[in-house]
Amino acid sequence: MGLDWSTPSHGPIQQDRGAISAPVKAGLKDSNHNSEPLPRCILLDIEGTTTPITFVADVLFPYARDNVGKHLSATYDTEDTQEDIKLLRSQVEDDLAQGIDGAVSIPPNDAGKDAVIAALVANVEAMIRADRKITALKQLQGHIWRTGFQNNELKGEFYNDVPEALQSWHSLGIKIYIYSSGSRLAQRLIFGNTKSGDLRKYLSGFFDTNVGNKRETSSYIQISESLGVDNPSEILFLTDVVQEAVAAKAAGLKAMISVRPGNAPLPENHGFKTINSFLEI
Ligand SMILES: CSCCC(=O)C(=O)COP(=O)(O)O
Ligand SMILES: [Mg+2]
Repeated sequence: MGLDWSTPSHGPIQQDRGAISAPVKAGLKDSNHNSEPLPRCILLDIEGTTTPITFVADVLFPYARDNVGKHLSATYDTEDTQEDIKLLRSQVEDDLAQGIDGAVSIPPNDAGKDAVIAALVANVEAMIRADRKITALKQLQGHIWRTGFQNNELKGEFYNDVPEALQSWHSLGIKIYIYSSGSRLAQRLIFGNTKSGDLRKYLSGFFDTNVGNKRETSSYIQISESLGVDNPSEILFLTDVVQEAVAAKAAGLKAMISVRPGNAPLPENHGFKTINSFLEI
């Protein structure tokens, strides 16, 4: 299967391709096998793309929910946790102003640690239940998961084709980046601790909601500017969410939809190429 490019590649991509001498692995096709060029960069979503939704929904989120109180209590005075609390306070103020379901007011610090933590836990539980992709929640979750990965209670889960594809793309000189709602810390933890070892060696960078929401075109413009490509079409974005693909396409990126077991059904006529495995690229 070839990539569905509509724009020609530019100099740096051709130079990368020219440097390839090893046999093409993992189903990847270079310009000798396929009239369409390989991308210069591949930008990957995590949940539903590299990693089963069930791992996030049934392992990571419950771990964060079950440990939030304990984590906040044990780390209350640390810089990370005080920063997390500041972000959560600000998010909850906005949520209360907008009447978001489950938001409860957080008392001031002089009400005491226990009262503050109880309100934080109630808010965080509601945010996790609603699967909100907000920086305040994602940053805290990353800090909670860090303990789980350090204790070997958590291990990153990936579809079988992912390590092989990452290795092949990397060996072809394609730069691989991650863009997930999960924090950059969480991304590094997941890719750094897998049954296939540390996959971070194949990755060139990580982006999270600090560049913006994944359904906003401006986020992809910011990412392509950060990557320094001549043309955003040199970046291929893989995701399971059509609205994310639409936003990336509007920023000039190429986009394909990852179809994995357990993903949400896709709307009809979404117009994007779909893949069931990274080895199809
Ligand atoms: C960094 S792994 C944790 C995933 C997560 O928290 C999440 O919300 C998944 O979002 P994605 O953008 O990867 O679909
Ligand atoms: Mg996803």
